[in-house]
Amino acid sequence: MTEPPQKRRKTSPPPAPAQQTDDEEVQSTDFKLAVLASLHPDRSQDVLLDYLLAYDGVVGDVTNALSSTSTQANTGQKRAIGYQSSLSAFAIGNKAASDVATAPKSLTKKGRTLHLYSPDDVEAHTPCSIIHNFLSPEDADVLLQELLAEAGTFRRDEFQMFDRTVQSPHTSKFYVDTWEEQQDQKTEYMYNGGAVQDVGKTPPELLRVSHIVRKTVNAEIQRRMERHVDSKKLKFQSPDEWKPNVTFVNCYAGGNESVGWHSDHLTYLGPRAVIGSLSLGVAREFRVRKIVPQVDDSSADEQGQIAIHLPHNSLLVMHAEMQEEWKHSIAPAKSIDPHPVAGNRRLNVTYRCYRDYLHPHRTPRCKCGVPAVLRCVQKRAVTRGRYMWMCHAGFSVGQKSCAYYAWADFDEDGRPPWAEGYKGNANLPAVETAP
Ligand SMILES: O=C(O)CCC(=O)C(=O)O
Ligand SMILES: [Fe+2]
Repeated sequence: MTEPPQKRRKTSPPPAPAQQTDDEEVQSTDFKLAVLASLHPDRSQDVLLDYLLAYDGVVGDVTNALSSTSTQANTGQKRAIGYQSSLSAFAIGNKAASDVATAPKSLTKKGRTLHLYSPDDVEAHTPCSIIHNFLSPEDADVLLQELLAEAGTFRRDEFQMFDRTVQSPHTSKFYVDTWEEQQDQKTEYMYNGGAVQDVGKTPPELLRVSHIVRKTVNAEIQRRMERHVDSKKLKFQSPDEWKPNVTFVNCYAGGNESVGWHSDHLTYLGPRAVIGSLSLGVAREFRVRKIVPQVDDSSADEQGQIAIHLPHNSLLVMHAEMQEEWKHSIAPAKSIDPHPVAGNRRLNVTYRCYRDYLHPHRTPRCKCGVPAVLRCVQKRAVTRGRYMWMCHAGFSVGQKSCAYYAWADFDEDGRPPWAEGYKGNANLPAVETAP
């Protein structure tokens, strides 16, 4: 890591009192989710939860709304096996791929996977950028060796899917840079409702490389911003320098290991987060798909999948557009090319920047007394893009949710009211109702 996170201000005011739901909801969110899951087995838990919040917890209204939209198309589950194609196959008529790149919206197709290999195509068609041959070959090998030695101790995460406890289909480990941060992670920070006990101290190469990643990611953020209207950052995106201070390392041992569709948790990263993701060892496909609020015939193609090829020693930057509006996954691979050093394994390092003002001592707590999780409404058109704090327990093993939620207040730079320099709420309600 480049430098320790800033010291937390102990004098900051507590978070504003949060809106709470009534007891009826407290007792029954899990039950309602289970009912909805049985009525709409093709919908993911995230989607059901978004809808449940949007319709004030009224199961009947949710099920009517879900039944009136097409089903399988917007779930990401039970997808038809993707028709595989290269970028040029998406060109219309005799047009070359380079002509089509000026109209990226028309490129994805429902039920197909668009495969991207070149940095220019990734830049044009996804919220990511990629740098091939990021480290020198020697440095990449040294880091790979270091991580392979660590990977033997990696564990599978456990999470709750309704009434089942599911193990993640790959192993991982979490690293911070100092002993103090290790203690803090073990006692204060919550992931899926519990503290992580297996927190490592960042090993030397991983730390050294984070300095290089920091420089590159900041340059990429600036470059990417030039694509925006008036070359401005996004609303809620932090204007501060991106300083990686925590690292998640994933190991995929063989083509069967994967990670399912998800957006990364924003609780400690804040809105419009940027993540640097380094790939080492076996090349795999990183899939992304846009979250389309209401899927109808005219918008169905927008949510087609895109596969970004991630070779050994490539740095993928997930930009500020990514987590709120797209989902990503590592799909199982039918076959892989073994890597001379890693064999059948792919190591992935995500460098992330935790914000001191989102330390769990400072964020709202739910009625269970546990730091709330930060979520962004992704599906419901009328409140899409709005942030809320909610009870962690809906995402945790064997825990009952208290159904707490409160709209999150952030200024235009993504700072909450208790952060230094807060400029006033820019996350204003679109409607005066529940999410
Ligand atoms: O392995 C990868 O490239 C992605 C990992 C990922 O999405 C995550 O750790 O959140
Ligand atoms: Fe992720």
